[in-house]
Amino acid sequence: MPTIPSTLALHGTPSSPGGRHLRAGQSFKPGDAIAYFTEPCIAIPDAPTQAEVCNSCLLPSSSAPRLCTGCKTIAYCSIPCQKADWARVHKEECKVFRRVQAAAQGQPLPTPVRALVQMLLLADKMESSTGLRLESHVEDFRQHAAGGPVPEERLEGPSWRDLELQAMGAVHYLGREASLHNIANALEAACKLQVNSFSRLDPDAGQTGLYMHPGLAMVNHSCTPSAFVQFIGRKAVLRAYRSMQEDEEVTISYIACESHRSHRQKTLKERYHFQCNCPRCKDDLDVYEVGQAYPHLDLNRLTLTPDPNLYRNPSTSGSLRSDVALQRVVDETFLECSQPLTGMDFAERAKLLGHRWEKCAPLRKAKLYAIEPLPRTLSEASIYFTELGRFSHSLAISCFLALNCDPFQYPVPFHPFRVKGMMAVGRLISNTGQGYATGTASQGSTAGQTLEARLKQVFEATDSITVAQAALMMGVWWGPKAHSEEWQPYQEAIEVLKDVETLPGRADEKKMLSLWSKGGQDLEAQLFFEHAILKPVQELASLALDIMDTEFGGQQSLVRRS
Ligand SMILES: C[S@@+](CC[C@H](N)C(=O)[O-])C[C@H]1O[C@@H](n2cnc3c(N)ncnc32)[C@H](O)[C@@H]1O
Repeated sequence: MPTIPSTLALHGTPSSPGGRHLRAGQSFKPGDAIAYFTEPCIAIPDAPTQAEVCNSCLLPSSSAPRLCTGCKTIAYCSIPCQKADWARVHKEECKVFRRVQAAAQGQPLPTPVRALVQMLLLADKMESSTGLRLESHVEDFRQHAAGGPVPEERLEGPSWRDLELQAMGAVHYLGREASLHNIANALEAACKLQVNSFSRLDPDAGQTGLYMHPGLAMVNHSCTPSAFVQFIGRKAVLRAYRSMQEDEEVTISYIACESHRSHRQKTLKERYHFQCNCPRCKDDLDVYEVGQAYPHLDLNRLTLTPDPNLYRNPSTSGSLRSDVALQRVVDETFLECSQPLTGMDFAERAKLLGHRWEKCAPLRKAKLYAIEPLPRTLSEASIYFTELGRFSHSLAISCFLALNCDPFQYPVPFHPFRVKGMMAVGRLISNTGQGYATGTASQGSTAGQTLEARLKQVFEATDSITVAQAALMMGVWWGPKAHSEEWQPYQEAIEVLKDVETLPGRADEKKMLSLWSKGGQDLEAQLFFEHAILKPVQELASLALDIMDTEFGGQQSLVRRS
């Protein structure tokens, strides 16, 4: 398998501005797989899961994992996987793990150090066989540290001191002499990893490990990228966000695109050592402005937001770019609100959600619902309610996110987070709808009771099976492009849809859904979509902000006191 797939072409040299980059070797349509990268130099799970996940194929396995009998530290799903990894790297790595065990009392090697060990074992071979010498920016990393002082907690990524410790650890565990030459070599490899590796981001599990492929590492960055990367087992898929002509540069985003310019630029400077001059950075465009200019808005036909005018004229009542005070608030609160709340107890989460919700007040007032940290705060609240078993609250917030946040943050309907959001609406309404409509409103504060009564009213007027079916159909339609046909939520949605198909007395709904899903101009099908699907989702979404106020509105004073 060549390092650069034949559908791509390598251009530039390490010394040209921006270094080397990849261009499309042919034209692509939005959602097309541009290239598959199947033989990474490094693909490892995160240290805490290395004894549970297969360290070779990295796929979830139904059978019990088998530990390597040598180091007893890492797991495989099968003998072929174990043999493949042994030949690739584990024969040497196993010795390292045994040394670690002797020294670290069963603690696994941290993921970056394990990656560095593999890099030192494989990098020379990899660079000579591919002819691609990876960019390290080692002098930039060193100078950045010397030019400090940047307090470590304000750095995006590891400090120079962290990199030195990783390098010394790797040299030690490899059993190599701690000479200046060996440490410098390891430091350079650690920097190469910083610049060229990816977090294996999974739409369901979040960050699940580290991935480095020398060919994929040749793709440059843009904050309005033309493509994105999906990780499926050991494979990385480079997929087109938009149409591309032959010879057009392919770009991806190295960082979370939804963050603000100051944060994006800081991360790109500190980890990748360049100043981003993409159109979004140059004009400081917010997500709404990026969405307005998006070339394929009509792709949204089969989504909960099918009207391209919604994107072109979003119903915000303010603009981030023209409001310097608001920008400052957003910059200050972005990091403060970025910490996930899962794992904390419910009282603590409620307190922090109250604090974050208060911080989001100016965005809410300007109706800039898709600007972080507002969507993230709503997502955290939705998870909080799901875990508390309060599904109707979680559903209302998921509907709000699916209508007012996700489409603007991710204007392509096959973005994995967007598809996940649609599937969440389908799953939650199928769990909540019918039981709720027949149940009784619960107790609580007066505001809480009013909300419960309003929710009940919506559910009574809604055919929740039809809404669930439509949301899951949309998820299934976009699922393979968002991830793959093996994606678990996609497979689960197919199963639920099969069950729904067998429900009696739904011939009319089935006919209308089938007509609507074909996307033609059939007026009856359009009206059916608007009335039976969109209207209840909009009504549920309209309760989300009141739910947030009722549940978290008074919490900020508690945070200040504590
Ligand atoms: C993963 S590498 C990409 C390949 C790289 N151009 C090379 O020749 O090795 C990341 C590095 O590429 C450069 N780079 C990536 N995107 C860039 C951009 N938009 N503008 C300037 N430099 C960029 C930076 O030096 C960055 O650290």
